[in-house]
Amino acid sequence: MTTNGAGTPVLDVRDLSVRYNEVHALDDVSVTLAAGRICGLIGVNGSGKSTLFKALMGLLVPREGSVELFGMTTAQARKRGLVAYMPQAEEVDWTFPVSVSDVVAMGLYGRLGAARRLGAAERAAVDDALERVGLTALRRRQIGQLSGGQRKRVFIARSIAQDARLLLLDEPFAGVDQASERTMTGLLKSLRDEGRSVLVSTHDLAGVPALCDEAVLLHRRVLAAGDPSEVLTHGNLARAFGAAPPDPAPRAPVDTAPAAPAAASASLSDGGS
Ligand SMILES: Nc1ncnc2c1ncn2[C@@H]1O[C@H](COP(=O)(O)OP(=O)(O)OP(=O)(O)O)[C@@H](O)[C@H]1O
Repeated sequence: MTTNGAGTPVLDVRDLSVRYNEVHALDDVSVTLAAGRICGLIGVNGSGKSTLFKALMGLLVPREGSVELFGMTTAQARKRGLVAYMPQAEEVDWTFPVSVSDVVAMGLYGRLGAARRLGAAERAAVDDALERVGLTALRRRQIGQLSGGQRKRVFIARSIAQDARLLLLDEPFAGVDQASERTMTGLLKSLRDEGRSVLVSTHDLAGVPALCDEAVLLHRRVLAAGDPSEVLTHGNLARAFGAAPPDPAPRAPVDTAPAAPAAASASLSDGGS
């Protein structure tokens, strides 16, 4: 939990609790993140990482606690295009009949009128974003026809086109080979160096020090937060990974009222903004 400097944190989560019926997915979670920082969100399966992302995006209504992004509500931050969200790959409908550049252009929908017609500036923003993630040659390809790493880069390109200041990335390295992981790590660091912030969940503990300025170890509660070298200690990792994960109860309808469409459809339809 660091703010690393003065000013309003880009992310300020306080005392957040989320339950799915009897399952306590998050208890009393507080996390802050300053501008220009990459924070790794680390925890075993079922420790609440995806739930935290969904609560940050307003896709779940917390039972208790608050979320502020850039000093405003999630809805206000999304309306301004300040935040972009990459859900886990299995939550996305990859058969959706859209091309790579269509998905990247979705990052601009918040700025366009109802007709969503791209002008020259928007087309240039899409081109630049595709170029930056190295997908220019694949721009006309249907998104299901991409490799795992390329799919992740489409979402990052969308957030670049959107000019999002906060990227929420749920397991961007899952199913990605080492070369692609290195490319994405470099890309995320260059976005960080432009003053953007990234909250990224990952199972790749070895990659955390190279990527992250700070880390949060989650196990329904925040077990440790701060500098990766202080968070990823033997003792903390034993507490997070040595203990059994929270009861993997069968997925049931949530009692936390969904405040927006499910992540899968939201992820492709609204550009996360
Ligand atoms: N829709 C749901 N209904 C009921 N329980 C749920 C639901 N979604 C998640 N859970 C439960 O909430 C807890 C946290 O799940 P969550 O998906 O947030 O964990 P995670 O850390 O993202 O896991 P993974 O690394 O496997 O993606 C788990 O116990 C999970 O079984």
